[in-house]
Amino acid sequence: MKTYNDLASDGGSNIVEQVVSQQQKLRARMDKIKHKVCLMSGKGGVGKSSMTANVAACLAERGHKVGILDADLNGPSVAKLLGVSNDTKLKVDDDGVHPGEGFLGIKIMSMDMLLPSADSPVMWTDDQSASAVWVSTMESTALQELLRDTIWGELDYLLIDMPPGSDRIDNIRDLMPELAGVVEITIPSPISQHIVSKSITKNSKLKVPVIGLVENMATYVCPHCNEEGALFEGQSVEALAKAKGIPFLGRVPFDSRISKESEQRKLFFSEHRDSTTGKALNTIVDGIEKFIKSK
Ligand SMILES: Nc1ncnc2c1ncn2[C@@H]1O[C@H](COP(=O)(O)OP(=O)(O)OP(=O)(O)O)[C@@H](O)[C@H]1O
Repeated sequence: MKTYNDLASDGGSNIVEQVVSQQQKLRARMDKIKHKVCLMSGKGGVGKSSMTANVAACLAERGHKVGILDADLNGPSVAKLLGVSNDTKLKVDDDGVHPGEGFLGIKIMSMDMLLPSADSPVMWTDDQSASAVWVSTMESTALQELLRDTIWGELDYLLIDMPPGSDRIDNIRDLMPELAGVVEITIPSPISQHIVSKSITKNSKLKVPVIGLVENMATYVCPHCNEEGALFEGQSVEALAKAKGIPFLGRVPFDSRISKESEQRKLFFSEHRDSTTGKALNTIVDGIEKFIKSK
């Protein structure tokens, strides 16, 4: 049984020391990574993971050491895009867990790699009555562990593929106050622009730098007549960037090869860097690097 003195302190578990040591470990890991960049939107399905994987490929081809943290804990997909499957054997040692290594040596850590099988969902508990607050706390803890316990090593860039919604950015910013900034992604549809607009406003309020706005699935090139046309109705995304006072990083057309080749576990950018879409991705990475160099 605990004595009064145990209870008055921390019960003998050295909780304070444990927390301090975990914070120091996280800091030591993060200090070896030069630039941390989140790719986010607020809206789901607009191409965050596809953009993260292809921006990573472009940065790696430019000679940078790149890692990706899949912060989409409940719908992880970016590891698969990089060719790191769920059955990859993770190497664990006293210092932590070694990340998976995808195309072009891109390091990746994702919940997907920790699930028992490829079709296992992420279930935080079997308890049906678990509160949303409890689940959210579990998610924050998991995010911290993925960052802290992964042996990232020295990296030039850590890209963070954010989940839909704007709530996790608070978490990320607390874990890495030195975050270089966020790249916001939207498709041209009015509803997507409406949501991304809120995400940009939130980031400004939190004083999280916004590197710029990307318009994904901007146009569609007809494979038959080669004519380029709008895919969605809506106000120009460039105008939204201007209204928000943030840089417009560029527009990526709808290109069916992006999803086709992802499924075949090849990275689109490396296969098609000279295509219209490949060049558009290059322009976006130019914008990201310009922002980083200006800091
Ligand atoms: N420019 C594009 N052209 C064609 N298909 C695209 C393009 N961008 C993304 N896609 C496809 O759209 C689908 C959604 O993309 P993706 O998974 O990258 O979005 P997401 O924003 O990460 O989604 P979520 O966060 O909701 O999981 C995927 O099938 C992807 O291959």
